[in-house]
Amino acid sequence: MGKQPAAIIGVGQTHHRAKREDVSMAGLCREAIDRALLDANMTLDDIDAIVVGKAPDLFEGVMMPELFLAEALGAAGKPLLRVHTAGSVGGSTAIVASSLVQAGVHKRVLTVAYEKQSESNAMWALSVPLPFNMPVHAGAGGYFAPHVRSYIRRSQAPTHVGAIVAAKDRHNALRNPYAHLHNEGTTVESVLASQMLWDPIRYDETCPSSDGACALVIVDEDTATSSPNPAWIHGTVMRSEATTAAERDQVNPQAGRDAAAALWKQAGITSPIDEIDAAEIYVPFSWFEPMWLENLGFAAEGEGWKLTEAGETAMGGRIPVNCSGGVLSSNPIGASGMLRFGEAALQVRGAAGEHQVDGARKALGHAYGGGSQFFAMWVVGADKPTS
Ligand SMILES: CC(=O)SCCNC(=O)CCNC(=O)[C@H](O)C(C)(C)COP(=O)(O)OP(=O)(O)OC[C@H]1O[C@@H](n2cnc3c(N)ncnc32)[C@H](O)[C@@H]1OP(=O)(O)O
Repeated sequence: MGKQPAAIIGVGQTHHRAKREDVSMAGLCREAIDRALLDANMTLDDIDAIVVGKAPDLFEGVMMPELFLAEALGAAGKPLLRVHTAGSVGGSTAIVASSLVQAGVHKRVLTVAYEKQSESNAMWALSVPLPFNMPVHAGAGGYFAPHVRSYIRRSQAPTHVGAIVAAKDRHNALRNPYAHLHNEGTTVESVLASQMLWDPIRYDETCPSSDGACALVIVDEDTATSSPNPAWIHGTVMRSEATTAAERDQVNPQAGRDAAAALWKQAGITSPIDEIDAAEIYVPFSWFEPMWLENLGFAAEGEGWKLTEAGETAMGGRIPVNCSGGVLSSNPIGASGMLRFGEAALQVRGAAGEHQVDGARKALGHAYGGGSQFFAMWVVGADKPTS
């Protein structure tokens, strides 16, 4: 038996900030959950199961937080499942939740992902000393900077392309009331003038460290059909690869390419750039936009930066990317993948507010994590898939 149809009928997120000192971890999750349930016109009593995700426990120093969070998540008396795939976890958590509906196990699943990074220091938590390596990298920026340098060398991209992405995403975030950064007047010039952190990644080309959460209500066909504007799931894919294998291409990882090819096939898409109306792609450092455009097949290898430079990834372009402001404007790591998935759902439901792409019918949500070793992605659509 194939997968049963499933759809997202509720999307909720918190206001993201550097420090959400006004709420506990449980309160942060409930803020997102309550908004998602309100959107779905449901209460916790209507929910059959809860799937929670967050990035590594060492980010907050709370081991197995699902134990103490169970009651606040509304899971008492219900199945509760935790997912972990590093930074991609928000995406894979949503996919596990949707799988429970598509497999016919549950009809109404609530999924939530969060990170309260202010409770610890994620940058140093990510500065993991590796055996037989010089201890030269600080944080994810230090880890990914050599991959960005490699991309620039391989693609011959002009060095201002990263600044174009940053200025665009910070501009988009001004239209998203939930975004962490609302920096007026960010321009390509101001980004290029900002401090170099991890060469070639500048301060303004870096995501912030955020507190935040996202929640989705995913339901079966009957429940979705009686909802006013469901976002139907057209395809879901996860792929992994080894972290440190010598043959890895970390600029254009095989797992990401394989996942994208499988996703487009599942969703019946033959030309992603022509058929996807809005893309929410996990871009924590600006150069990952052109890198992932290639990895996902929106552009040929070495050509992704040309789409960015030509303005095709801006609102109104051929493939608007991160109209919400993206990870560059809010990065509660564990929640960031689910935010991408949820924002894609909002676009096809016509519910993205001021950052809505006019007439969006199909959208991509994408997440990656670990050392670019975990990928999770989905395509959602305004119409129920035909097969
Ligand atoms: C798969 C992945 O997700 S990989 C990415 C993982 N995440 C990261 O690596 C996080 C990268 N970012 C950082 O490490 C930090 O935000 C830094 C180094 C850029 C800045 O550090 P700090 O200045 O100590 O930031 P801190 O969190 O204390 O925030 C201080 C202020 O700067 C702002 N801020 C933080 N980062 C940025 C940024 N990149 N651009 C603009 N403003 C920023 C905050 O909003 C805060 O403003 P507020 O006081 O008005 O609330």
